[in-house]
Amino acid sequence: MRVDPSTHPTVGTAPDGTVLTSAPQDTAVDHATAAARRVVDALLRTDRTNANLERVAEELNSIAEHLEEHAPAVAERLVDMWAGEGVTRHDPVTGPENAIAPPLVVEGREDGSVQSVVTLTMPYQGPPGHAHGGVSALLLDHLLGVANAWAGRSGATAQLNVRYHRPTPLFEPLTLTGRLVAQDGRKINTIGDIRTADGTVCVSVEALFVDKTVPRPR
Ligand SMILES: CCCCC/C=C\C/C=C\C/C=C\C/C=C\CCCC(=O)SCCNC(=O)CCNC(=O)[C@H](O)C(C)(C)COP(=O)(O)OP(=O)(O)OC[C@H]1O[C@@H](n2cnc3c(N)ncnc32)[C@H](O)[C@@H]1OP(=O)(O)O
Repeated sequence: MRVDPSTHPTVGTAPDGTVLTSAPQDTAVDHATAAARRVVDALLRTDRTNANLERVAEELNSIAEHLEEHAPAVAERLVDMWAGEGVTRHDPVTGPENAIAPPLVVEGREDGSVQSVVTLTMPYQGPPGHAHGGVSALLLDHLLGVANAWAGRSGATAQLNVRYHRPTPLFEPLTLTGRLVAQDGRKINTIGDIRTADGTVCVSVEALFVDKTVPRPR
């Protein structure tokens, strides 16, 4: 599928540095989600014995009950989520409305690549002080999807080959880069990596995407 340049910015039609993801906005839902993200991080950092966690559990459950009371049926919510221009606000990588997302903000570059700088913290930990390998794969899989869109294509991941070169540190800025490198009919090859600030490659990926339209819920 060709991405429609009138609804999705693509290289050559949009300027260098175009933000391709839904950047966090000054809205109640983005504020609430950022607070939830902060809670997840703080729960991992807080003193296990002195933080009055029974009371914390009660308060958090009361918030969850309030949100559930106001939740429409799943089918209805899915239609709502997928309405509009289609750049997702709810995905687990870039979604400002998803507390699981770091969230990544991805920019398109005029050389055809996309880039995002992120600092990962405790919730994404695998080996001590370092990112979980599955998290790195998740972030790159999604970033490559955005790279395809910037290059004017879209597809589902058919293969994701991940090479872990060295542990990926938490608590310091990481640069994620992706680019579409080849196309053959419906098959799209896209590569990417995660580097530390000094340019050291921690993780690199090569992926095959296959152009296939998944219908939006309606
Ligand atoms: C997802 C896009 C959303 C819409 C985008 C619109 C705008 C974009 C704007 C912003 C977007 C931002 C981000 C997008 C974000 C991220 C991307 C998320 C990616 C995912 O999170 S996505 C979920 C995980 N992903 C799946 O859930 C796939 C499950 N799977 C299938 O749905 C099928 O399996 C499929 C479709 C892969 C293929 O099925 P199919 O029937 O359509 O195609 P078919 O089998 O005919 O293959 C055709 C040719 O590809 C070769 N081929 C196929 N599969 C291969 C493989 N694995 N290895 C090697 N070669 C393979 C064949 O060998 C043949 O090659 P040849 O033509 O040369 O013979």
